[in-house]
Amino acid sequence: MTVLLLRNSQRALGGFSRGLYAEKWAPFVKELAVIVARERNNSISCYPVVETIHRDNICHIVKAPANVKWKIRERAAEVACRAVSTLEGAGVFAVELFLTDDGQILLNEVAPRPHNSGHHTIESCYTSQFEQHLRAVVGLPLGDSSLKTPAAIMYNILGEEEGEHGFRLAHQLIRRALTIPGASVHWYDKPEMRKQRKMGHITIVGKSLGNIESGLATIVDGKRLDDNSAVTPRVGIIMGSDSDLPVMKSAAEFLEMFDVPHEVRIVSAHRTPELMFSYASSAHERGIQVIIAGAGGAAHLPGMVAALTPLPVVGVPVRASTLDGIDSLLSIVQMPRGVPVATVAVNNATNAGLLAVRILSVADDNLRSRMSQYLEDQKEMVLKKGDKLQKEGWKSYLDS
Ligand SMILES: Nc1cncn1[C@@H]1O[C@H](COP(=O)(O)O)[C@@H](O)[C@H]1O
Repeated sequence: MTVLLLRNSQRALGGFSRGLYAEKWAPFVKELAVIVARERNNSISCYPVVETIHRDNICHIVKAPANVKWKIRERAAEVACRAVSTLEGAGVFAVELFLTDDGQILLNEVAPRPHNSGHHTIESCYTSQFEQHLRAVVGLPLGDSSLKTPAAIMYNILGEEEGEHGFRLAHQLIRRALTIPGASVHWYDKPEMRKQRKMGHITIVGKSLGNIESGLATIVDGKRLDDNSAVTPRVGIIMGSDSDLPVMKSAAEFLEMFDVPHEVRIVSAHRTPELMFSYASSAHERGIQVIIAGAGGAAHLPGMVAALTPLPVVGVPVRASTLDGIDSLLSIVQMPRGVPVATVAVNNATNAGLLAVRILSVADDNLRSRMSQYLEDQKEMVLKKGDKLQKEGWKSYLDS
């Protein structure tokens, strides 16, 4: 009966050949979007998959990259590219997608133009969606569409109130945005302020989404950013007990020497397993880039943390009161394949700090050159000592 009705109404409307389409409610858990650029010769370049968050059906926040599993990102990019390749025309296309509970990607809409979900690319990508659009349309080679910053958030400035009062509120927001590192304000200079109207946008770029989100909260909630909260720790030093601190402090001292922001916490795999779970699984979202974990005895902390985080973990075997630290060393170093822990010597938290600096320096020129300087200084110090020993002889060297 239903089928018959549908068929009749389809016929009455002129049939599918006229371009009819049917819609149904999609039970999505997140909305994703992808800007896809297409050259005149049909080759395609895909921007990173972003998450779009809507308020009253208006795009409010865009997070780049989308905080979803890698497989989901791959699937979303593939659906977006396939959708655009079935269309004609050169330029950028915005593909809006739904992510369902069971990990399916559904195609929602394709807009054949630069789009609000791609505004972040002005600051966050090597080629903005606007430049890419022009390149594609006039037949120039496409630019690099990848992110040049680890993460970005775009926040639409929507009219809160009509008229003057609305302008004042928007300007207060902009004022706060100007105090946030990595934030850029785009004001569209529209003559009239209306509720829910897009009046401009703010893009914040930074080291991680978690890091940027705290900046955004400051802009939106109006809380002042104090100096302590402005510095996001890059290294997390954790240890099973405060009795490990006299050993673990060396890691903190060396990070301090290299001006690497870090935090120090007590987290025990056995005494506070829930805390260990939440610390390890959320560390990367807070902007932590390396974890140094020290423990003694049945030292399961570094290994368990490595199992819960994609970040590099450096393990420090702490010498406990018995067995001379061999127990800690073996507990940390003998990890199963697939879950690595970079284990340093027993009680050698200094090397853990230095290794963390070296890991960070891969993408940080300044740190790398400071590390080279440290090696030079170390060499000079040893050579000086060698000279002194040779000049003075070992007996007076020991006495001095
Ligand atoms: N393995 C382990 C799990 N929770 C704490 N520890 C370790 O137990 C040792 C002794 O801890 P405490 O001094 O608190 O008894 C410390 O080295 C600490 O890392």
